[in-house]
Amino acid sequence: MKAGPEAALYAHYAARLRPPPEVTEIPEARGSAAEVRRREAAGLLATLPEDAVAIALDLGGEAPDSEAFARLIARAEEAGKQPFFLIGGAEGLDPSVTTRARHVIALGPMTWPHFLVRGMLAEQLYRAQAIRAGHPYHRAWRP
Ligand SMILES: C[S@@+](CC[C@H](N)C(=O)[O-])C[C@H]1O[C@@H](n2cnc3c(N)ncnc32)[C@H](O)[C@@H]1O
Repeated sequence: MKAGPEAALYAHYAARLRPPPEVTEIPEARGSAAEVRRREAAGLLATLPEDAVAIALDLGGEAPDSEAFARLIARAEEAGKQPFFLIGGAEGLDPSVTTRARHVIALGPMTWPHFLVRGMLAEQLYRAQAIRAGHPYHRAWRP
């Protein structure tokens, strides 16, 4: 990701996460949309350890609220696993990625650019951390 507002957004929240997140970027593939998805999927899946808890970010996924997202992360970590989040490129994620993922999550029904999704995900991870710590960053008040 080039320096710019999206990188700054991600860095702002990533700096607050414990343990600090690691990012692996897959080179943008070329070809038809389906080829791009397949090639990028091969790159994404190759980054995953065999027993990884993979969580795909995809418009076709479920949209948990922040508390449910925090519980999902907590379950993975309590099982001794750091979750791996998979974000697609401009053509989206190949079905082989969403099939491999243990959870497929949508950040609502609107389509966002993947660089923004990285920052939005980091914010939700920080919120999940705050929820689990009882930190007032997350001001839950709705019944
Ligand atoms: C520009 S979007 C790809 C759009 C593609 N046409 C599709 O339908 O997936 C790039 C990536 O950002 C992520 N993304 C974008 N909007 C999202 C949303 N509302 N919820 C979850 N992930 C999203 C997904 O990982 C997606 O593959």
